[in-house]
Amino acid sequence: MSADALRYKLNKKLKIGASRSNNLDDGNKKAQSAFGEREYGGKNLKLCVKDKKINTGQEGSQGMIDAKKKPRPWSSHGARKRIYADQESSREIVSYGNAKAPIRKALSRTRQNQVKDDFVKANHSNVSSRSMWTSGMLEDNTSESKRSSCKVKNLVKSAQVSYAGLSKKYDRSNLGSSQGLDPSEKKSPGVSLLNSAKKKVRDRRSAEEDLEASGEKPKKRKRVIRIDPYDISNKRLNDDINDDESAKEKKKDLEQKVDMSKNAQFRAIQPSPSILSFVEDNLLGRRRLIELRRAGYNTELSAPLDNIPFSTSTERERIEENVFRNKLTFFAAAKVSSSFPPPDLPEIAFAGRSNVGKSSLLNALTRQWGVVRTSDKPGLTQTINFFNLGSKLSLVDLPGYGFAYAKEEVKDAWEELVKEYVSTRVGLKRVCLLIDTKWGMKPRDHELINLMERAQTKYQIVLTKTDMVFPIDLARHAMRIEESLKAHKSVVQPVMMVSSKSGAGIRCLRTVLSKIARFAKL
Ligand SMILES: Nc1nc2c(ncn2[C@@H]2O[C@H](COP(=O)(O)OP(=O)(O)OP(=O)(O)O)[C@@H](O)[C@H]2O)c(=O)[nH]1
Ligand SMILES: [Mg+2]
Repeated sequence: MSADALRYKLNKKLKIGASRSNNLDDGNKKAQSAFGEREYGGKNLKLCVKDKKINTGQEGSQGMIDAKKKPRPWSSHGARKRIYADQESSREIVSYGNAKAPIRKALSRTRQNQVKDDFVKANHSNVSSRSMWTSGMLEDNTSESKRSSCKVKNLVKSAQVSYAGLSKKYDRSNLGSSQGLDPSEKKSPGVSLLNSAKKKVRDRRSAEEDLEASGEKPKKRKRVIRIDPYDISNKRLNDDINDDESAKEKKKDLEQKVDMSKNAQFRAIQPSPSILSFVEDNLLGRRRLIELRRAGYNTELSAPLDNIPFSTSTERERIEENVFRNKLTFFAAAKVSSSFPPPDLPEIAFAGRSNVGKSSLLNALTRQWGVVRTSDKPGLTQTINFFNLGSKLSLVDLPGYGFAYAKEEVKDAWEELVKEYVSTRVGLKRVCLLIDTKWGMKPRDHELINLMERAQTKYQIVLTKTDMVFPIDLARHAMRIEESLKAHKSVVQPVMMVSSKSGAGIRCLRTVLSKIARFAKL
């Protein structure tokens, strides 16, 4: 073939390439319109073909380079063949050598179809499209061929960019890609939220398990009720405080129940008629002043019930009571047994707990207020004090035991001294054991009683401060003590009841004790 013929053929082919590029442009437009909307995986996805951002078209250019390197295929009739990238594998060769108009149309259609296929392949295989034709034929030295090749290259680039952009867009939105994308981003936002919530629950459980494994129990949240402190209708300000208060109330209720049962037992006591008559005759117990006035007593006096006209008592009683009309004089105080005075006179001792009214009773009996000191404060009398009542009787004021404002060692010393005195004292004719009517007998009282029983010391129970309780209760107290001491041998009955304040029962006690003086005389 001559050179002119070859040049002619080349020019012709270049013209075909140019016209084909126009066709391709049309085909692209058609493809865009045809594939503007397409469904993928059941999801409506809009594929915008015009979107030309993102891809740099590296793969496309690589494809072009590859195509350059490869040897150009030739058709059977000697014309060079144009090979499409995706056709390379199948080796399907399309010849353009002697192409006519209908054939060219068919070719353009096939290219359009190829473009379609490339769209699909690019999106499904996630590989950048290689559906471009190799530009081997266009690499010619002529300027026309260069221009046309440039056109074709631009078209190819645009197609690559559009495919890459589409694929990338699709990858991001739906399918995701394996190229460095976060797996969580592949999923829908609803699923990711659910997973994050599940993860939080899992983390909390694992933390609790760790705490249990380490032995620390997870702290339970306390239910705290906050109430307006200025709202007086709401009493519960704090659960903890309320719990403490309820516990205290329950404890109080229990204690009250026990006390009530004790009270019930006490009220069940039936005093003997002798005790009841004794209480009534001497106006013992808590009495109203009007009651005392109606009985003929002068309530203006300090101890009205002791100021009874002599006419009301018998002659014998008057003689006996005269013993206590003698002058009361203090003559000895002892802190230890070695300092006890010699027993010249018969002695009557007054023992009992601190503040029970021992010193007050001595004053009431002798009507000589101020000789023996008294005090509201327990523990005033700290030594054994000896008083002479004339030349007929000796009265002894003992320190009290039990609670007192003094050191423990000192109190122990008093107690030991009292025990020694009541158990060893020669000339001791009677111990008046004073019991506070309000409190009754206490263990230390029983202790002293047992000691006196062992020492065979005569003792008599004297209930003091009887003006503090009701007459019936006083009778019950007396009855209970009498019952409890029935088996005792050294006890002297009856139980005496006095009030140093009102003077009730004082005269009777004088009568009982003056007999000792008389016997002592004998
Ligand atoms: N209401 C009333 N109070 C009394 C009676 N006897 C004594 N008191 C009061 O009881 C308090 C104690 O009296 P004291 O005579 O000092 O008692 P005590 O047993 O000698 O006390 P100590 O010396 O500490 O052991 C004083 O405040 C007296 O006024 C009484 O019969 N009735
Ligand atoms: Mg005293």
